[in-house]
Amino acid sequence: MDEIIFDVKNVTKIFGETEETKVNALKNVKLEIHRGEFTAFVGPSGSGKSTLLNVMSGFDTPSSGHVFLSNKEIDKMSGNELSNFRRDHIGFIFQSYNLIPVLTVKENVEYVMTLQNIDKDERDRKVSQYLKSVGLEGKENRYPSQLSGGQQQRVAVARAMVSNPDIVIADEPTANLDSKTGTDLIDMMLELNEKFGTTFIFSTHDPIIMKKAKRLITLKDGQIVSDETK
Ligand SMILES: Nc1ncnc2c1ncn2[C@@H]1O[C@H](COP(=O)(O)OP(=O)(O)OP(=O)(O)O)[C@@H](O)[C@H]1O
Repeated sequence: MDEIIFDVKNVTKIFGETEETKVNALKNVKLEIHRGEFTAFVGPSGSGKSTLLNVMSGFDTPSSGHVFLSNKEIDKMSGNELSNFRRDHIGFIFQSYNLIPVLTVKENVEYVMTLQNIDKDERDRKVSQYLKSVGLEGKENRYPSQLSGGQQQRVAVARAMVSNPDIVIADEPTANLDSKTGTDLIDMMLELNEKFGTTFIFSTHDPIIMKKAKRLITLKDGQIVSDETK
């Protein structure tokens, strides 16, 4: 557990140009995420969870401070360098699944590996391995619209993990699922965390994820107010 995946150093994020519109969304946030963690960011709406994830994944730049991902300072990167680095190091899971509707399950999972110029045999091997891991063997040729919400989110988990990223970031992954489906999904991610050592960060309001997370980081008004490892 000693390798640092994310090192967030004194990050502040201010939105708005004028005094009236100014929002101090993150205030001097310091945080380390280590390989193998299963961490949830929690806190009230507007507390800064999404802003922190956006800054950590390079979708937004900090107003001050620095973000290191796998020892590389991402707040200094831009353009293709940043998008290639993000593609190779982070897997994303979104609330609304965000699968590509015109691609089959297999093609959705394979897509990032295609961009990474991984050869076909290796792609086929990894797609089978990960679809099996998420319990979707035999559904390779279906389209997202032919799957339930829970199954679509399992495809998204396989897609996020297939190229072996340093970290998987999941923003409200259970928000559109009923509680049984959500619980099964989180249990499956816990198993994958244990089996493959994949590092996960969640942003959530879901009590199921809060209960199952191994580390709970609470934000309030742009600050980390508690950091509990269970
Ligand atoms: N692009 C933006 N421009 C201006 N203010 C913003 C912007 N994005 C976020 N904010 C503000 O920053 C603060 C933190 O918002 P953020 O979306 O990070 O909260 P959150 O904890 O993720 O909330 P939720 O749980 O509702 O998703 C809020 O006051 C929000 O209004």
